[in-house]
Amino acid sequence: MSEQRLRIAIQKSGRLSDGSFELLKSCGLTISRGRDKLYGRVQEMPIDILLLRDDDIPAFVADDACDIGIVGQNVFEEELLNETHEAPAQEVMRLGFARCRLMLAAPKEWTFDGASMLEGKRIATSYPALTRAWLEREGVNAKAVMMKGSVEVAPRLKIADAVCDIVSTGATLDANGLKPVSTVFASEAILIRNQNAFSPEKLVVFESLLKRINGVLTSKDAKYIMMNAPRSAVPAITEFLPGADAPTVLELAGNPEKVAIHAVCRESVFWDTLERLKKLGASAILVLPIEKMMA
Ligand SMILES: Nc1ncnc2c1ncn2[C@@H]1O[C@H](COP(=O)(O)OP(=O)(O)OP(=O)(O)O)[C@@H](O)[C@H]1O
Ligand SMILES: O=P(O)(O)OC[C@H]1O[C@H](OP(=O)(O)OP(=O)(O)O)[C@H](O)[C@@H]1O
Ligand SMILES: [Mg+2]
Repeated sequence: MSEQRLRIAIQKSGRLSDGSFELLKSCGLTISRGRDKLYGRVQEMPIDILLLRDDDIPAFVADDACDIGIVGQNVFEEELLNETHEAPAQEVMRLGFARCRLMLAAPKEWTFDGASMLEGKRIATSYPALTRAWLEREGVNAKAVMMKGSVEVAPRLKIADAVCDIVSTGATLDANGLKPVSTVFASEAILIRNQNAFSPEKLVVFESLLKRINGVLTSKDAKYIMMNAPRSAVPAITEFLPGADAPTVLELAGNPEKVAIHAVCRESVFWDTLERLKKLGASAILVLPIEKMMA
């Protein structure tokens, strides 16, 4: 690995890895993986990829072993609360995938009527610092018991009374006879960076990558929408279009009373959006995906 190449830490395999690879791919990067599968090289830009366990990513970035990384906010905040680094990594931006919640969950048979029910109880978790911070905020005296995995089985094994674990659909909790009772921390994937200034060569690559990531994120829900409408309907349609800047309005050939309206909508366009546009007088409505966007 060269000192001049930007080093990115991403999860080797797990809930973050598909989203991380997809994001880099959408930024136009092709990653060729080394034979050991722990290292990848980007062909289009001077970027190296390190494939790690997600828990190691904040420390690798803080220690300058990598310049930037993609990790869950939950893991990042836990590391910050543990204060293991004098100069920890910094959050750069949210990436909009791997959305989940760190939740307090209790056996289904409990009638949960507030955090005070946890007084004196044992709570199994892989996130003891976030759990303790929440207990402190709630003014509850309970013990966070560290477990690295299979946290949901702890109450059944009588290792703990309740758990504080990652929830997405809630299926894992349900399968283990537990129910979510309170959200401790809402999380999604984030981009983090080392605190030190990058070399001029790395800075160019980093800034170019950030622009591309921003472009990918803004174009994700964006659509290009085209329709015809009576000229008199333009103000109402313009006001209604979701997340659109001023649209382009073009007169239709041979019909000065009718126009074509073209606009970029930055928010989702649903079927009921189209139905509403029709009611406002629009016809021949086309909604097209946007592949790339840069301000
Ligand atoms: N069910 C889920 N839905 C969405 N995001 C999730 C889900 N579970 C976890 N995540 C997010 O993805 C991150 C990685 O989760 P994963 O289960 O792959 O971790 P892990 O088993 O600790 O992986 P590793 O082997 O890299 O240590 C979590 O820290 C969280 O931010
Ligand atoms: O609410 P749900 O949709 O059920 O998702 C929550 C589960 O997902 C994650 O585990 P994962 O399935 O990634 O396996 P792991 O325990 O091996 O990390 C997390 O640790 C929870 O156990
Ligand atoms: Mg992990």
